Order: sequence, then structure tokens, then C-alpha cells
Amino acid sequence: MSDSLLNVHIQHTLQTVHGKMPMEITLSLPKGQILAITGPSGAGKTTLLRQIAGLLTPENGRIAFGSEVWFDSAEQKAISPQLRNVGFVFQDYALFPHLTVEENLFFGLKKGSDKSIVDALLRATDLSNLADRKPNQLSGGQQQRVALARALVRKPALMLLDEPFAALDYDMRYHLQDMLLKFHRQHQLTMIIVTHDIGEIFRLADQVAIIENGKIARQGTPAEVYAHEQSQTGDFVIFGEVLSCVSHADQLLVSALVENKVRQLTLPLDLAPEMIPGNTFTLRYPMDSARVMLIRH
Ligand SMILES: Nc1ncnc2c1ncn2[C@@H]1O[C@H](COP(=O)(O)OP(=O)(O)OP(=O)(O)O)[C@@H](O)[C@H]1O
Repeated sequence: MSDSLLNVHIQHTLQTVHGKMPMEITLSLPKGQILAITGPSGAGKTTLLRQIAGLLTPENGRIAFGSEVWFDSAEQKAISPQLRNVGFVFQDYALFPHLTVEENLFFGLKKGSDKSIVDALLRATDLSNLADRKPNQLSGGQQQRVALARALVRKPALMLLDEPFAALDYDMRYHLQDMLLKFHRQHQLTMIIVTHDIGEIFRLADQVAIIENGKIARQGTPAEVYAHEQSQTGDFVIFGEVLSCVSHADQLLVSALVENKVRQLTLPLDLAPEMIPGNTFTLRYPMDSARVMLIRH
């Protein structure tokens, strides 16, 4: 696609516990868009991010970013990760343990660039008071804020985030998603985020791609992709994130975030163990009965 900033076509052989699995992915991403990648464990999501970042060389294919060719097997070209303008945030933060918060950020800064961005990012991520601390003196949420700030300090043209908020509680996840959206709007960041959290997909992503067995099984806007299941069965399917849940008489009254709107749902009591704030859920209302089912992934 000519208006896409990132164009990826890769082929690779994944070595899984069940043997070899061919991976083949084609995707393109316009400037300023957020693509969520989701799918079962072992499908190839992290591998794809590593290939785009240049940490792993695909066997075949081409990765182009604007006018730059980052990888082209036909030309035997693979430029190093340092020369790709990419910020990478891992699930396990990957901070330098011997450096303070501020030093971790300075480490990411390109030589000769304006140092004021470090202060600006420390303020934006509420880390100014913690600038002199080492990572082991920080909570998980604080460490992840440092990891985000460190990736942003280089003003990357492309941000790659691998399940960045998976280990965090609901409030912190929400806070950091919000912060990420602010950065995204301010800097027109182009991003790919790997996540298993449907609430996160609906809140952040313009596009979502479901990867299964090394291939894109479905792709589109979150509403399109998740409506697919609905159109196949004729049932009414909703995806949401629990905000609060109380039981009243013989029912559960659930406030949930559904497609970025807060909705009130009245559900059977037996769903109580799943309706915990921060949990995501998929509910199916069959057209021919009043039953409500929880679909487990
Ligand atoms: N460099 C590599 N070369 C070949 N196969 C690999 C390589 N790295 C990982 N794999 C294998 O590819 C498969 C996909 O791994 P990957 O980490 O990309 O999955 P994932 O979709 O990110 O899973 P999860 O959701 O559990 O993080 C795994 O079976 C893994 O063992």
C-alpha cells in the first residue's frame, strides 16, 4: 500500500515444541496508526516484533519503513537495530539495574540531542521524584513507566510494545494506556502493541491482527474483527472490561467498558467469579434463548 509507512512481508520457520511451523506475515501500517497484535501463545507475535526491530533476521522477505529498506532477503540487506528508528518496550521492562531512572533515560538519548527531553519525559511519566532511584527500588508500574520513557526518549518513528502492561494491576494499566495515548496524539507515533487484553485493544488500537500458527487469521478494526464471531453464529457477542460488579437480588449488576463506552449489564450470578474489575470478558447472547454465556478464550 503506497500510503503505508511500514510494509512487512516475512517468511520464517519457527521451531516450536511440536516441530517446525512456517510463519508468513504480510502487513502494512499507515503513519500515526496503532496496530494491536493478539493471538494464542506461541503463534509468533514476539518473533514478528523482533524481526521488525532487527533483533532477529527473517529467512525471506522485505521490511520497508517509509523510503528506508530495513530488510530485503533478495538484496541480502539487513540493517542493524541501531539504525532502525524503533523504540522497544518489553513485558519485563529490561532496565539497566545499575543505572538510576534518570541515567536509564540518558542512556537512550542519541548523541548531540537536546537533553531537555529527559526532564520532560520524567515529568510526563510522574517520575521526577524518583529520578535518582535504581530500578530495584521501584514498583512494577514505576519500572514500566521508566521503560516507556526510555523508549520514547529517542523519539522513535515506530514504537513496538510487547505485552507492556500485562503484569500490572487494572489502575496502573489504565493510567499507562492513557499516557501512551497522550504521547501518541502529541507525537503522531506509529505503534504496534502485542496484547491479550481486549479492553486494551478497543481502547488503543486502530487496527487489530489476530495471529494464529504464524499467519494473520483476521485483521481489521477491533469492531470488525470481533464482530466476525457474531456474524458467524448469528448471536449477539460483546467484548468488554469489568469496571465494577455488585450482586443485587439474584443478579449481577456489572459496569463494563464496551467499545470505549461504559455500559450497565445485568448478568446471571454464576458469572461472579469472572466479573472482577480489570478482567476482560466475552459474552454471547444466543438469539433463541435468554441464556447468557461467558466465552472462555
Ligand atoms: N529465533 C527463533 N527461531 C525459530 N523459532 C523461534 C525463534 N524464537 C522463538 N521461536 C519459536 O516460535 C514460536 C513463537 O514464539 P513467539 O515468542 O513469537 O510466540 P508469541 O506469539 O509471542 O507467544 P506468547 O503470547 O506466549 O508470548 C515458539 O514456538 C518459539 O519457540
